[in-house]
Amino acid sequence: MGEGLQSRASGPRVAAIVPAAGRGERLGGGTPKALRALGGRPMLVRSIEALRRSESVTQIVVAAPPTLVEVVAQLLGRDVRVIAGGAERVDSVRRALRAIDEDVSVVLVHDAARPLTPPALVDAVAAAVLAGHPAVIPVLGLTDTVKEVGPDGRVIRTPPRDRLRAVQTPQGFRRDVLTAAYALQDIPATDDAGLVEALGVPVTTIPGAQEAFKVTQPPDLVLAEALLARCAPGDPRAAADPRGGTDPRGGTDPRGGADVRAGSDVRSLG
Ligand SMILES: Nc1ccn([C@@H]2O[C@H](COP(=O)(O)OP(=O)(O)OP(=O)(O)O)[C@@H](O)[C@H]2O)c(=O)n1
Ligand SMILES: C[C@](O)(CO)[C@H](O)COP(=O)(O)O
Repeated sequence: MGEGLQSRASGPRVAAIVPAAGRGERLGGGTPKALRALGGRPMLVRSIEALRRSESVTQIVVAAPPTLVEVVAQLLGRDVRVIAGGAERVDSVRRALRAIDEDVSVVLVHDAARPLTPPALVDAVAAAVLAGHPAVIPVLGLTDTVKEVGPDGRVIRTPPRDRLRAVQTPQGFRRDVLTAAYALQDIPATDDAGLVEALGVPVTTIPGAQEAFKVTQPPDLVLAEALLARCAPGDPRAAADPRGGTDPRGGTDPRGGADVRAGSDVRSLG
């Protein structure tokens, strides 16, 4: 386990922005996706734990659903800054970027929806930026063939698969580069690196991790639950004890348990 965020004062400051304000419409279920339970703990709590257990992250800023800022702040504890997210993911990240400390030089952007991301991947991305790459993204090769398809449903072309990659988070950036990218307006991009590419800044890839997959649709949640169930007892990722939850610091976590819902008292969950 990494040391506490506050005590990592020496060396470069690395902030992690966690966009968590999405509705989770593709997953369904009513509760905002970041607060859906996975192995007895909210998905967002698991994603934050990966950042806390990394060696490199010194500050965490979460963009929460606007009506749940207080609930999420109580859930995550005082070492995490929680702000209201925006209508789209880019709006949430842009707002969070304004909330990071002045002395931060590297910014990671990490989806709340990737709860099983290994802390080592967080550190690998941060290390690559600190080594001098202005923008770094974790990627995996594809197993399916990908086609470009027109609005009429007809195939336009088949890009060579060996040059395609699926992109994960955390994505890491020099702070000035990400700030400049987010100052651009009306750039269609589905990830943060897409905005940086529009600036003309090179983006470097490093190997991603299978476990860092994004929980987007119902089968993803089933897979995540199954992977957690296979974690050895004592592994901080293990499914929470149904009596109250597994605290990665070794105690009982009253924040474990069911999905968090708007208006619920976080302290009573578990
Ligand atoms: N307005 C938004 C939309 C998304 N996100 C966050 O961006 C990440 C990736 O988004 P995605 O997986 O698409 O989540 P949702 O937007 O919740 O999913 P959906 O599109 O199915 O509603 C998630 O952690 C999500 O909470 C955000 O902070 N603010
Ligand atoms: C940022 C991202 O997770 C990289 O793969 C992805 O593009 C987010 O897309 P979503 O549609 O917001 O889930």
